[in-house]
Amino acid sequence: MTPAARVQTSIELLDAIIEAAKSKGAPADRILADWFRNNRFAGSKDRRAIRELVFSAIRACGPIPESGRAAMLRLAETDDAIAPLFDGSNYGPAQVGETEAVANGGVAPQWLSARLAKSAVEGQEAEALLGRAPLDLRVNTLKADRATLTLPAETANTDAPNGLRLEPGTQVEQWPEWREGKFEVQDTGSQLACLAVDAQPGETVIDLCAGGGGKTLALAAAMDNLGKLVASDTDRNRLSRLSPRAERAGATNIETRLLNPKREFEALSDLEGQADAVMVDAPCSGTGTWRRNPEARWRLDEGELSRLTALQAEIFDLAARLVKPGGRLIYVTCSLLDEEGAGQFDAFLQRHQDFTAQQFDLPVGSPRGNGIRLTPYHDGTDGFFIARAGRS
Ligand SMILES: C[S@@+](CC[C@H](N)C(=O)[O-])C[C@H]1O[C@@H](n2cnc3c(N)ncnc32)[C@H](O)[C@@H]1O
Repeated sequence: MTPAARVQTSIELLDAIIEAAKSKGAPADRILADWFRNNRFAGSKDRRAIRELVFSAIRACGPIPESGRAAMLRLAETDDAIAPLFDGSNYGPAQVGETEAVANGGVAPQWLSARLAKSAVEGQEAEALLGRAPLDLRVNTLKADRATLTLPAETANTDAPNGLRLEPGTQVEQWPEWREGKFEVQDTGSQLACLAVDAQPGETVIDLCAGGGGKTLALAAAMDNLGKLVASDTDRNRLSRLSPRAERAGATNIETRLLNPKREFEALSDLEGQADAVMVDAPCSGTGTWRRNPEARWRLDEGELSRLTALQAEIFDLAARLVKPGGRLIYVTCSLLDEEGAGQFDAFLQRHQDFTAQQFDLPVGSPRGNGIRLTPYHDGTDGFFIARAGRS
């Protein structure tokens, strides 16, 4: 493909991504993967270039752009190589008209930037939300040891005790060490959230919103496969990904439980007041993960944010019922909005006088309310709020 044809293709893909964001359709990654599958003439260099153009254009536009072309023109304002490619050539984009719309820049839609600023995420902190995420691994201590594991590429230790960092884009899933379960791909922030659980061998631990089990596997390793680890979620698809992952990782103490939305407690009632630790890795707006998922900021609106904060409070209250006296509840969210983090945790403490905030140490992060906040700018991790409460 010519460079101009790559730009035109990226514009058309951006149109599809914008439409999908408006209608809550397929995510950008899936739209790209489908296009690549159906257009085999695009070679690996074309695919890489198109992906780079599309995601750079998404990052360049704060609010949802009016069109893919307007988004690309926005990117052209910061990348001098792009404007000359609007040359009207075969398969390339038409020349730029004098009054053509250029999409707005910024970090996020105005209402969302204002909410972030109220949560002290502005300036460089806000811009870093749209940086490039590194590729972090967690060495699986059930099968390997960070000090002795050798991998096919150069790695650096991260702040997490079992963490390694690699060049983004490294195809680690093709390595034999991945197939043997010696490591998992996991952001340092997620690894540190699991550290806050302080799961011990022999304990009863519940990962209430386990999803595909990224954090469950870290908890199983911390427990050395000893004790009871229950992984639950309302999403059957996500939860079903856990078993093969657990098998590869050699995690043998995990029990999965599928929950019915609004009737979550039914599947967990035998665990009422039984758990040493319950982790709530809450469904959230994901403002801390825009480095990986920049178009998420086009999908969020105030109604969705209210729905999420209400759901977080409900899940929090469910989790409280499962913690035994003397046990602990760990609240984690990959959002940097206080209404989903420090504010949500304070409201929980208000509702549940038998819980009090507990201090815990992490190698990085800054205090936020009664918890700890990790940010891409300050800590080089995805954005997280992590808090812990003990039950009397
Ligand atoms: C942030 S994700 C969890 C990610 C996962 N812990 C990991 O490390 O890969 C939040 C999860 O909460 C789940 N969820 C949503 N509503 C829920 C509910 N009412 N009860 C339990 N889980 C719920 C979602 O399906 C989603 O998998």
